[in-house]
Amino acid sequence: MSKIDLKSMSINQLKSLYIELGEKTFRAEQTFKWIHGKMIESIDDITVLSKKLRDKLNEKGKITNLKIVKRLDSKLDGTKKYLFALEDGNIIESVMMEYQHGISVCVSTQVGCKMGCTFCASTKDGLVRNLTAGEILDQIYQIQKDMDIKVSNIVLMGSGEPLDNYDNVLKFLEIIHHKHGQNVGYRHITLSTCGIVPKIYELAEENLPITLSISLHSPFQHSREEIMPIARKYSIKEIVDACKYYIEKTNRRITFEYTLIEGVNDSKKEALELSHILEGLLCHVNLIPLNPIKETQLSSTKISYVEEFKRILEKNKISVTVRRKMGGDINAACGQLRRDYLKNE
Ligand SMILES: C[S@@+](CC[C@H](N)C(=O)[O-])C[C@H]1O[C@@H](n2cnc3c(N)ncnc32)[C@H](O)[C@@H]1O
Ligand code: SF4
Repeated sequence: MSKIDLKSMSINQLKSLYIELGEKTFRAEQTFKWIHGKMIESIDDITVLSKKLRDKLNEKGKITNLKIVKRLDSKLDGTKKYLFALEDGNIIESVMMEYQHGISVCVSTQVGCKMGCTFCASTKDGLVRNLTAGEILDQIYQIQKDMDIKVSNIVLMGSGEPLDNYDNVLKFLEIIHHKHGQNVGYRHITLSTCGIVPKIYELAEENLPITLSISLHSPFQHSREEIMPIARKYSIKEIVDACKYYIEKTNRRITFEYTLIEGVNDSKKEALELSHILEGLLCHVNLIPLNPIKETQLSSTKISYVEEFKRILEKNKISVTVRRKMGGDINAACGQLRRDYLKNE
């Protein structure tokens, strides 16, 4: 029988485990503090527990750890890209970025992705599997230990679709926010989705004050369908309605990600229609010049067009910024580093 991963367990789940083992439940909080507060890597390191109890735990459980396979350091701005090996040999990537207001980490939520967006390297080999809560958490723990830093902001914008791995992502959010763990405020966490409408409603019911970010990329149904196959399942209107509900429930401003692709979604017509569909919505738009990938011919919108697109949104009273490019010298697009590594190995 395979062992259970203690890193993926909430305090309540650890309590149930201790009851099952015939032990006192206060051990659950101690165990949680050592795994998520101190970020220890093996059951034997939880020295607050007796040797006998650790042996008993070792029979049932384990602690999942990622291994750093590679780290690329930007000489421009301190951005670091990590390739991690999971225990089953799969490879994932994460990014650490330094900002004035703190350190931000972009984590992956799946190995690959099944959504098939044309411009995204993460999906080119499809979905391999979901990450467990422990594997999402450990991207942050390993980076903190490697760099001797404390992460202040987390974005779920690495490879994978977080709402396609809903339960594990929710468990991740609970644990990373917990006061006995890393205690990261929900307001410092952003979850980005391609727009899985029923899950947006479900997330709204959780009423967590995280920032929800929607990858929109086109205000027109037909052209969105061309670049994001998921659009065939959920229309833009359904997404906007779900966003309205989310705002009503959580009182949080929504972010819309808009990757600008030359000749595809970057004309004045698109900027005007985007302004129209977002009119009156509590939201912010992030414009992201495409980071071209080898697998497609798509290229990035010229910066003067990006500025023009921004001006049109501003004129229509839409709050907007152009996402600053981080780590320009190591800036493989999301999922590209992993693909290149797998090809060369
Ligand atoms: C990799 S996705 C992960 C989260 C989620 N699956 C989503 O689509 O929002 C995070 C963001 O990166 C963007 N992205 C993916 N490939 C890109 C590329 N080549 N250039 C610029 N942005 C890209 C996506 O559109 C999305 O807004
Ligand atoms: S952009 Fe997001 S949803 Fe689309 S393929 Fe990439 S990771 Fe998946």
